Amino acid sequence: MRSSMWDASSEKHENLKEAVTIFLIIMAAISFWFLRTWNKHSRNPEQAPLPPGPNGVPLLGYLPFLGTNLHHQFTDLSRVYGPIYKLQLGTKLAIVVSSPSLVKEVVRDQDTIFAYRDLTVAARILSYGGSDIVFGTYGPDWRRMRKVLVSQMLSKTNLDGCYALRKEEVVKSISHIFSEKIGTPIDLGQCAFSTTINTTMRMLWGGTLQGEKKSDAGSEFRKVVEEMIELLEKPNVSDFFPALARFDIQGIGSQAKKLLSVTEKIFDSAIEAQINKAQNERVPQNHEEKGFLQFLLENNNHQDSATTLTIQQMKALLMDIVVGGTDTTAITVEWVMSELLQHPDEMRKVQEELTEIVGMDHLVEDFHLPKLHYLDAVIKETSRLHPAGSLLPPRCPSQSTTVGGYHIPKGSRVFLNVWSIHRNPSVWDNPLEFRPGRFLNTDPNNSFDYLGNKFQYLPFGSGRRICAGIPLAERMLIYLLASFLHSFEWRLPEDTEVDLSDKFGFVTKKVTPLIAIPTLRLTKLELYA
Ligand code: HEM
Repeated sequence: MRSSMWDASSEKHENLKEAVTIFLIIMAAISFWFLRTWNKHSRNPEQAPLPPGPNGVPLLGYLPFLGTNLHHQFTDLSRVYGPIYKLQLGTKLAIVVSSPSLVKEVVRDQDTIFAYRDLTVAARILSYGGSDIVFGTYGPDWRRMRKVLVSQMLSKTNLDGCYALRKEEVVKSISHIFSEKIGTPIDLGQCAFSTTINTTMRMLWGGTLQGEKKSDAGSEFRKVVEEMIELLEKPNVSDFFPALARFDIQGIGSQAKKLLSVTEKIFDSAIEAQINKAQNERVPQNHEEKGFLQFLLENNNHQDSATTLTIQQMKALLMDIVVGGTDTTAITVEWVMSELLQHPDEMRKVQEELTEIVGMDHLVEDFHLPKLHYLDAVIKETSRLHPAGSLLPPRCPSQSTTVGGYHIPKGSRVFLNVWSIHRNPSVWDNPLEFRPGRFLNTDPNNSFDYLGNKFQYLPFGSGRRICAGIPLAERMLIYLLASFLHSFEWRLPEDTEVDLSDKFGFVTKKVTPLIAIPTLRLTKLELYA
């Protein structure tokens, strides 16, 4: 009885909450509509027109028509409205750009204006209020953090130095597959993700976190990272109607805070452990044992204001490396393996190259990697067809400007549709075919790299906000793939096919996880132990 009364009153409470929410959305939308109409009338007649775009419904704009696979839908819309168009999404004006020449206008010609991000509620919380690199405001703090990451932590010397840590984790994964998974179907994306996150954790904490503590942190982090990425992908009413953000209608803000508190504990205990270690024991001076965190803490002791970070900034930076670097790498590995299983001839060519360069009685080592040209071309071709960031994290102009002759208002959310450019037949020959040969470097002056200088190929973005982790991502991708492909033969389970369909998200994933069966490839069994 008590319970049914409680249920009834809780139901009424829910109904009331829903009614208030709808009322608030309508009020916010009416105010916005009013302001927009007023703005339209007061616009300078000499100002360039806004880009074309589909009509939406009053108040909500195009929101009710948005599907889940935004990169596909945005590509279809560009066939109707052209390479730059607008969409009204609640109170937000979105601009979608999908041609190399217009992308160049954004990320090269007007790079400073577009060097800002448009933060969602979840992103703001998970980035410590935008104190990181990915979501941080373009300015001195962002510049200092990028400098520490790019030119110091990810310098060639540092990356060469911590190769031993990467190797230990990759060899551990190979041994694990050898001892437990031979001949059985495994989820290759999960396998790539575990190896990537364990390797990343190892590089962050160095050789100092041992035994149980280390593996606990790894698996705890894996769960949290997955949940964080899911949250960053969820459409949130508060982002389309910022006036409603304080009500946190879908609870996304509070979930983000909960997840942040879990990572806080992990970071705090790792920082404490490093500081204690530095006080009580010999601190490793060689790169092989030294993790990025120790590097950051030591860096701060040098009192060089050009590279000193606050503890909050350090945590935000660690978060960027864990969240921005692991899923992207693991998913790219999964896509490459999917394409190779779909194209056995290409798989054969990659494995022949591995046999020639590495040989059958060694495991892959760092020094082999620059010689694996065919595998490099396969990774590049896969990143063309399946870029991890299909629309890139949206940019946000700091002032009103003009792109392609159209007015782009300050504060709009600008999507660069890399997925569509990478598949455009007027840009690429037979773009839907998987042809790694197009990336084989025959003319060194005209080859493709990841640096975003050719605007038809942008898997790591371009301009000031280009991926800051490219040196590590490049090494991890080729090392993981070369190791998996050199140590094992891979086949699909009976009566299954590779599904290459994708779904939009913070990172563009496969709809169906890749399941494959490994068998031994090397005859010297001691190599797997
Ligand atoms: C295959 C792996 C990776 C892919 C495909 C990838 C892709 C991207 C893309 C597309 C962007 C947005 C660029 C833009 O807006 O123009 C980005 C940004 C970023 N990535 Fe990566 N990334 C990868 C690995 C990593 C790793 C390993 C790290 C860290 C060690 C990292 C750190 C970052 C950071 C900090 C940013 C923000 C840059 C800024 O806004 O200034 N990424 N990444």
